Order: sequence, then structure tokens, then C-alpha cells
Amino acid sequence: AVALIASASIVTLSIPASAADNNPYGLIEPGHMRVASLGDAKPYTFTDAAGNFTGFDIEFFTNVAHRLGIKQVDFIGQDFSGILPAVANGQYDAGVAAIGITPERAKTVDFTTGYLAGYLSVLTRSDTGIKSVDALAKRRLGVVQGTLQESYAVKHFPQTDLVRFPDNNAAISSLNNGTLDAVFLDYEAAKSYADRFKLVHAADIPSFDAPAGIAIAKQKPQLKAALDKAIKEAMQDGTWKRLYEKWFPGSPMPKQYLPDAQ
Ligand SMILES: NC(=O)CC[C@H](NC[C@@]1(O)OC[C@@H](O)[C@@H](O)[C@@H]1O)C(=O)O
Repeated sequence: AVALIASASIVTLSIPASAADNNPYGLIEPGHMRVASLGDAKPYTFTDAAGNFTGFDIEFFTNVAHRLGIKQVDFIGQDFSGILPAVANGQYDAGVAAIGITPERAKTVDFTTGYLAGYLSVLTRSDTGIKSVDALAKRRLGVVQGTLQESYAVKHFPQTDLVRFPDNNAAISSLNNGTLDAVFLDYEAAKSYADRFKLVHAADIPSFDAPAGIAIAKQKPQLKAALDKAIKEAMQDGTWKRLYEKWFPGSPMPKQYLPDAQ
């Protein structure tokens, strides 16, 4: 008997696209990024009159995310001290809020390459007479919980009464109503609050050893590599420079993020 040779149809095992295929960056929702940020750190990250997040970090990150093919980027306001733990435990895909890269913080999250290097600034009222950090002894200085300003003040201003706040707005309103003598925050935010409330800039401390980076959860090498590459592309094609000039007009521009430095 002629063995019927079964029509040998080539059966390709249709392996369902594994989760990794359509979600290479391990996002909470493929094609969508959920980002922890701040509403009161103008001009880095803040909410405008319509309640939309905007600012240098917001526009830079959105540009970078689009280079990864991520169309929808949602920013959610969060107290600064809660950002890194929430990113580490997967509540957000990233944290973007002028977050300085430090070894201590890198124990909790991973950071992309840096994208902004500047100063920590002391902001005061014209009536306090505070014109340098030496004048902070015995005075009341506001800091946002969990910031580099907090850890710097603990280490360098031992004679100063430190008062910790959840966010910039609370610290600045305490400065304005007289319960604080000064507030310690980021340079550009200090400038913005100074303009808005006729406050006085008292001192700048370089923080170039802790440039701001994008915080992501650990064990996400593909996301980190893709973000790093996109950040460099955005610097190389002049996007970084355009946004820096838009949001920080007149400020000294770090050289390491310009096209010819990539
Ligand atoms: N949004 C915030 O309140 C962040 C406060 C503070 N930012 C410091 C910093 O990242 O700000 C942007 C640049 O000036 C960096 O050099 C600096 O370390 C921090 O990382 O703790």
C-alpha cells in the first residue's frame, strides 16, 4: 500500500508575541509613559494656568520619549520625597523633576545620563539681611524633604534651624509670611519665585557633580539604553540647546550638553 504521505504542510508554531515583543521597555502600559513630576518647580517642571505640566524637564523628556516611539506621556504631580520610591516600586515608568544623580539615590533607582547641571540657591526676603550662607547661622531655613538641598544643609549649615516641607509652594509661602528667613532650592526655581514674590537671591552653590537625570526602576536595561541614546540625539541635533534657551534665557549654559560635545 502506498503510504499516503500526509501533505506535509509546514506548521509554523505561532508563538503568541510575548509580552516583551510589544513592550520592550517594560512600561506599565505599552506605548504610554506614566511619569512622576512636580507642579511647583517652575521653570523645570510645573503646571500652567490650565493645569498642564510644562517646563524644561517636561518638554525635554517628552521629546526624548517621542524618539522612543512613545506617543502618550502623562505627568503626575508628587511630593519630591515620594518620587524615587514610587518609581522604584513600579508606580511610575520614570521620575522627571531636576533630580540630581547621586550614588545614594542610585541605590534605589537607575538614572539615565545627565541632562542638566546647575546650582542650589538660597532665596530670602529683602528684610532679613541674609547675603551669604555664612549669615544662615541661627536663622530658619526651609528645604524640601528629600532634596540635595536638605542633605547639603544638614552637612554644611549645622547652626541653622532647618525646616522641612513637602514641596516648594509650602516653603515659599512660609518665607513670604515670615515664619522662615530663607529657602534653599534650585537656581532657576529660586529666580522664578524671586521675580514672582519680590524675593532676594542670597547665594549659589554649584551642583555640577550631581547633574539631573531621568530616574527609572532598576533592572530595565533596554529602557535605560534607549533613553540614553535619545537624550544624546536630542543634544546632538540642538533640541537640548533650543529648550535651554527657551526656559532658562540668560543663564550660563553647560557646555557638555551642546551638539559638538556629544
Ligand atoms: N525638583 C527638586 O526639588 C529637585 C531638587 C534638587 N535638584 C538639584 C539638581 O538636580 O537641579 C538641576 C541641576 O542644577 C543639578 O545640577 C542639580 O543637582 C535635587 O535633585 O534634590
